[in-house]
Amino acid sequence: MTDEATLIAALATVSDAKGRAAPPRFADGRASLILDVTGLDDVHRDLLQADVKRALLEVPGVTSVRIALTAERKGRKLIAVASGKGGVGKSTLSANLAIALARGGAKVGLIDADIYGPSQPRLMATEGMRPTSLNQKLEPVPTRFGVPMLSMGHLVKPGQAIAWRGPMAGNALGQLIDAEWGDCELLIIDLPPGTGDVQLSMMTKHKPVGAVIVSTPQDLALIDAVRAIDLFNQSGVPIIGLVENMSGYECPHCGEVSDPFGQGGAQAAAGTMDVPFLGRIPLDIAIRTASDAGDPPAAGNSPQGAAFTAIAAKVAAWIKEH
Ligand SMILES: Nc1ncnc2c1ncn2[C@@H]1O[C@H](COP(=O)(O)OP(=O)(O)OP(=O)(O)O)[C@@H](O)[C@H]1O
Repeated sequence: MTDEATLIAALATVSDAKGRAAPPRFADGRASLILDVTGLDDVHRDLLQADVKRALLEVPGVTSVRIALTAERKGRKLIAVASGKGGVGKSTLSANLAIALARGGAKVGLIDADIYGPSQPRLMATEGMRPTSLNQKLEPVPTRFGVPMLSMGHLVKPGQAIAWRGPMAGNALGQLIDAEWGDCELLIIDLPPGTGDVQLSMMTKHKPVGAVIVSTPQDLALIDAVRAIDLFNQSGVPIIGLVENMSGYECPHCGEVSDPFGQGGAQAAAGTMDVPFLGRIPLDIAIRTASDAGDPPAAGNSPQGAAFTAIAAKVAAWIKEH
């Protein structure tokens, strides 16, 4: 006779089901159970489901199997990386921050929401790749840094000007955020510079848990950074902190450090505005060449990478507390 103990024994032969299957019920030839598929991608989920079904059907008396799938929807945290003006290194920081957080053990995805000038495909060496879609959702493109990503640059032809405004820009962001991110617990979002449509959509529809603001040390960049911080403040999004990029230039020949854009401006501004200062990244040709070559410094063990890793550690500590 078929009883639940026999079904549990059959289930025990499927090692991947351990800890995921609730004890099966049996009535009128039908075995039914709840299977927790949290964290599994579609392929593994289907395989597990098939294995469980096969094992239970082998039990004498079982003529059909009904499996109800559940998955804990983990609260996925969105972290915005923003700047007041363009060209200050926001994309460079986003890519390296995502990689450094992933190296620290987090499951991280990267979104290039800079729909007007997407640069993440180059930085993350995924140029020319196209995301597929599943159940009308985009599937992120894998990278060799263990950080899946999506960029508008994957959806439009290279060099094609993206002149979307208002709702279209907001919808594009929505598509990237609502993609099949699997078990990613963190999404780093590289926002376009300034305080435009995408930022607005981000605040109203996809509120991030916090924002990292990037600035160079010059006054002008800092004035714009203050504007960006204001926007987050008004929307109730906490500022994780301010990063000073292109801070101090070390001559690769003589080692002398000069400050083409000054130094310490962002730290002082952070103090004035009472936001945390996360650290500085030097102006270093090695950062530019590595980035252009799709080899972000945070993926290696260079001193340039260490600057990003230190900032990522502070961000990780902040996330842990929020
Ligand atoms: N610390 C640095 N040292 C040297 N070069 C850097 C540094 N940070 C960024 N760069 C270079 O500066 C340029 C602009 O950087 P990046 O694209 O990250 O800026 P951005 O703020 O995202 O710009 P945009 O607004 O165009 O998206 C890139 O060529 C990048 O490699």
